[in-house]
Amino acid sequence: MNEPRQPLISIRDLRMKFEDKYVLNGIDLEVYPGQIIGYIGPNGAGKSTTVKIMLGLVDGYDGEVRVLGQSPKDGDVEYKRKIGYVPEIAEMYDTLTAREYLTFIGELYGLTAEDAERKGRRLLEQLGLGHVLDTRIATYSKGMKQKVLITSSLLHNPDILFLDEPLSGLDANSVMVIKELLAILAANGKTIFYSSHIMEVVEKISSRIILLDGGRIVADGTFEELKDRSQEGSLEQIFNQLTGFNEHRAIAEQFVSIVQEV
Ligand SMILES: Nc1ncnc2c1ncn2[C@@H]1O[C@H](COP(=O)(O)OP(=O)(O)OP(=O)(O)O)[C@@H](O)[C@H]1O
Repeated sequence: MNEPRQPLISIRDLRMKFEDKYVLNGIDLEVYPGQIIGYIGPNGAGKSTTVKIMLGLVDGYDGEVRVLGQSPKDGDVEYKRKIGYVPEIAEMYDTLTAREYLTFIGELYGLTAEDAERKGRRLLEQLGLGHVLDTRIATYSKGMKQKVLITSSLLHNPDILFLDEPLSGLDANSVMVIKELLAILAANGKTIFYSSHIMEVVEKISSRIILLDGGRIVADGTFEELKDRSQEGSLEQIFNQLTGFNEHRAIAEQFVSIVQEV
């Protein structure tokens, strides 16, 4: 592949342990502008930990991490203004209305209140939420909250977008809009780091798929490359093969038989 020379994200021998147990066991990774990285792996593989380290939300790691040329260890770093983040479980200020919330988040990212309010309103109108701008977020459905979160992560036009299970709760039409907008953002040079368990979506949107297992990268390539290497047809099958999992039927049968014991 003809990559530009400067990676936006560069990780060397990243290790992280919690209570003497290594969760990340030597991650090496370079990410380039315009890539949509599908970051996948079994529960507990260390995906969120990697992302939180890059965002400067988790410290105490060994190895080198650089995002837009800066290290999260350097403290209050400029790169944080150039990244957006949609967390898997968000603490939203849901006593606020969407208009108030987006204005607040926009201001945190350095926009004026007027610009944040106007941009947030116009973006939410695009996602069909114009009629609930002044309703408290606490009353929103899960999908509506998710649209507000996605919008808030993009208000400041970030260069890198980190998304953790961003489509949860969204209806089929909204999923199509978000998938398209991620593709357009990437085509415009934005970099997207996308973590999800929905393999069909990861397979379709990612320009590069990284599979983490046991705190290590066990596969890294385009979907086509992973397919050729593993001789499997779908990303779900590749995932099962590379993580050595073929017991779904046995586990399901065992589970049901326990359920039916009474
Ligand atoms: N603050 C913490 N303290 C102790 N252990 C932690 C902490 N954060 C994460 N872990 C552990 O690190 C491991 C990796 O967690 P992480 O959340 O990164 O996994 P993940 O790949 O994102 O999983 P999932 O797919 O379930 O979201 C898990 O065993 C988790 O229990």
